[in-house]
Amino acid sequence: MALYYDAATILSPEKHRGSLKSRIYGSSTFKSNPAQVYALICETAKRDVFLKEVLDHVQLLHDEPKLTPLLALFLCHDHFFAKAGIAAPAKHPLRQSIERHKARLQSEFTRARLRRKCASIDDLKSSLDRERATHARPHPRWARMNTLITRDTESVVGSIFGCKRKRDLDNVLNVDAGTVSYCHDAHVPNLLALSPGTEVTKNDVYKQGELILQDKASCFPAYLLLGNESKEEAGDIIDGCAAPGNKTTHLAAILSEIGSEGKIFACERDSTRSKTLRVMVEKAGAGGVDVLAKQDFLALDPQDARFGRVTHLLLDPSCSGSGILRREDIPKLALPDDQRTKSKKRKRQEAEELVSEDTTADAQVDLAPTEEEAPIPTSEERLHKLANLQTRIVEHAMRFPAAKRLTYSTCSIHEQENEVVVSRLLASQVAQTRGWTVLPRSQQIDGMKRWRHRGIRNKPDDSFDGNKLTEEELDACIRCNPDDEEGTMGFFVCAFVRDVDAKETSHSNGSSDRLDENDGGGDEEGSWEGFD
Ligand SMILES: C[S@@+](CC[C@H](N)C(=O)[O-])C[C@H]1O[C@@H](n2cnc3c(N)ncnc32)[C@H](O)[C@@H]1O
Repeated sequence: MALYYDAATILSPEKHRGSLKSRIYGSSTFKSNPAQVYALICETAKRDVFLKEVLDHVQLLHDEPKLTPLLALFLCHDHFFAKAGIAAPAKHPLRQSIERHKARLQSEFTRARLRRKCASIDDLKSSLDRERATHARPHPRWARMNTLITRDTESVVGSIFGCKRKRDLDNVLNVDAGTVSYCHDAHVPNLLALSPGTEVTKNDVYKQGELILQDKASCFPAYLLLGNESKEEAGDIIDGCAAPGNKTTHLAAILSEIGSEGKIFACERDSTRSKTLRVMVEKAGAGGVDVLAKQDFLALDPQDARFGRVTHLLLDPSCSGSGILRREDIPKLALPDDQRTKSKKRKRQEAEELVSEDTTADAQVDLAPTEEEAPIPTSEERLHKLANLQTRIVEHAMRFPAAKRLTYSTCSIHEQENEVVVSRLLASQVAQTRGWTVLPRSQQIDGMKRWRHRGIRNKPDDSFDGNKLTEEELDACIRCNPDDEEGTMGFFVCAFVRDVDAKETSHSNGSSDRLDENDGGGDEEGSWEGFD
């Protein structure tokens, strides 16, 4: 029955991005009624944990090899909760795959209901609604005022959105549903927190590039890199992994605010994303940006005369994306366990179902470019390969002759891609020879100094890949957690600095430079380099 297949397709991250409604109503290939698909997904999301419990007890997937976990969840939802039951003819194989197990399903359903002390189906529905409400933490919509185009924040937000200014984030998050309000962020200048779900992309201020949708965490790198640099200190800048360009345009705005005439080289390897980068740079009015399209940063020659004045670099390479928030309206369903023998293709399909989500809460992909793709569960081996690539990219940045400050960032929550990479970088030959160290918290721009969440150490520091950072170095690292009261995505950033006047040493400990040749640069790594 098309309804169930269409609903499952909608939650696949492979071809579809954007809000739930835009995915459904924007699809030309669906056979079913969009309103029904939308209702099925939303209603199933309210009861997924309960339905998974029932399906796992019955072990339905074991007996029904043709059902995927998602299909089983949708069908079971309608079997129990839809007035007319499963929307398919009585003889349809999908409907039969559930109704064959009617008696067992019913008895597990009743047990699960009684475990929740619900006397009736209506009681059960209310109880599941309450359960869901306690788990959902609202996230603001973060929007950066693009000072390249406008500096009049109050008039843009006040008059165009017609919304009320609040004292702080708590006040913005706790307004009545449907009321739009905003506050200025306490850490990053020109950043606004708008009430969850505020529609921005249809507004002229967004269309004209005055307002850029960008998670608060994603504003940290450019601010940390340039926020407390003077016009004299900032020369040219390289953004090594730039598309779609949120951080590039932020860099351009800060450069212009400090009165620098330095130029920005925005380097992007992927051809489609290079086009997006160009569009974003133009829309943001970032005139001083030179887009290096389809350019691998690792292939840039640091000795090239073009880069002789590059003093600052921002490195935001591909990562596991484990800190990416789901869009609030794209549900991540709790799926029934599937213990069947899995073919490679099937494993992949299920991995996709597991992560059937879009990217950051502020990523209205149909209109606004996203920084990252949806995350996929990442094995230790994958993380290791990503960390190798991330390390190589920053090591390459450390080789630019006039470079004196750089930032390394990821939207990952894994220590292996974050503190461990910083630790490896500090131990690398290029860092030691050229005198790169981390920028201590005490020397960071005020907003970053005040940010409470700093580097962590969970992994043993005596392992090959250990996190060997000192307490001071950990304190120099900045973390954002996806599930706390700050309302950001999961993120990590660390700034490195070097004294350009100090003499280079010939020190060599042969650490990660050697390691990368053998371990990080192989073919396999090229086949999967994480999320962008
Ligand atoms: C996390 S995204 C960057 C997001 C971007 N900084 C922003 O704020 O909008 C990583 C980007 O780096 C690009 N990339 C990865 N490795 C690269 C390399 N070696 N050279 C150039 N670009 C690279 C990817 O194609 C992807 O577009």
